[in-house]
Amino acid sequence: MTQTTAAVRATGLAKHYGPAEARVVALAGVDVEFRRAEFTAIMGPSGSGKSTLMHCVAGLDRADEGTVWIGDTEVTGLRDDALTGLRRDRVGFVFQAFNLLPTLTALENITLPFDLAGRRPDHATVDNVITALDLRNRLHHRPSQLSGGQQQRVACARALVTRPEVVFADEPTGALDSAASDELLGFLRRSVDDLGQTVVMVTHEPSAAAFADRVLFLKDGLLVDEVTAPTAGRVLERMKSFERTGA
Ligand SMILES: Nc1ncnc2c1ncn2[C@@H]1O[C@H](COP(=O)(O)OP(=O)(O)OP(=O)(O)O)[C@@H](O)[C@H]1O
Repeated sequence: MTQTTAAVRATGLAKHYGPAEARVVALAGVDVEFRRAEFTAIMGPSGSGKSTLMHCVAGLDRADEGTVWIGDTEVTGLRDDALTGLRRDRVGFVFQAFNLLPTLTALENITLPFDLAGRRPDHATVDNVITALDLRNRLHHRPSQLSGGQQQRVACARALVTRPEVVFADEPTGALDSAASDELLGFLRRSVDDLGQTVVMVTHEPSAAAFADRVLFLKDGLLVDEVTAPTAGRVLERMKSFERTGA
């Protein structure tokens, strides 16, 4: 079976941790679709399964049950070597902790995905991303010589230079001040609007979720709600309503 409408799709995703007598349900049967050229935020209380969901759909972790598709590829059917190739070639990642290689310059970090794949960098795309992220005068600095916001912009550039089918961002602004957060989120927003990038982001911040097109809410390993065209105020209200009702 093939499917082409969604950038990423998952059905019946379930994942548990621990032994049977002390089983933790991280995902309890999630059906989800991330549409192309859309910016989706995933929110929910601590422990609700956000990171597990992202890791399972991105091919960083394996679910116990369910099926994941990235484009026409069934990720859940791939062997480890094919999964490594898919993560390298078709998916971009941005993590809270930046995860840059300390001995490489900013430019070397940005072009690392091409080195890993044994491919020549696509200079036009690299150049456009460097300009868009305002990194031109920092290219020969090492991560330790960059601010947190600059390091995260380098990580974002690295995630985008291969023009991946989807960028997964796990709390990308968790370590940034509000000005640097807004800059980074504004860039992710423009990558969706101007380049047709698909972005999926886990966040705790209503103000960050407001940059997305759609916010999905997880609770106890299940998707329980959705807000489209979010504002920080509406997202906050919705979060409070879960707390009030225990929904
Ligand atoms: N490696 C693991 N071993 C055991 N339990 C785990 C493991 N990873 C996650 N869990 C449990 O699975 C559940 C979901 O965790 P997950 O990290 O996906 O939640 P989250 O919503 O991302 O939380 P947070 O917002 O605190 O990062 C939690 O109860 C967590 O304790």
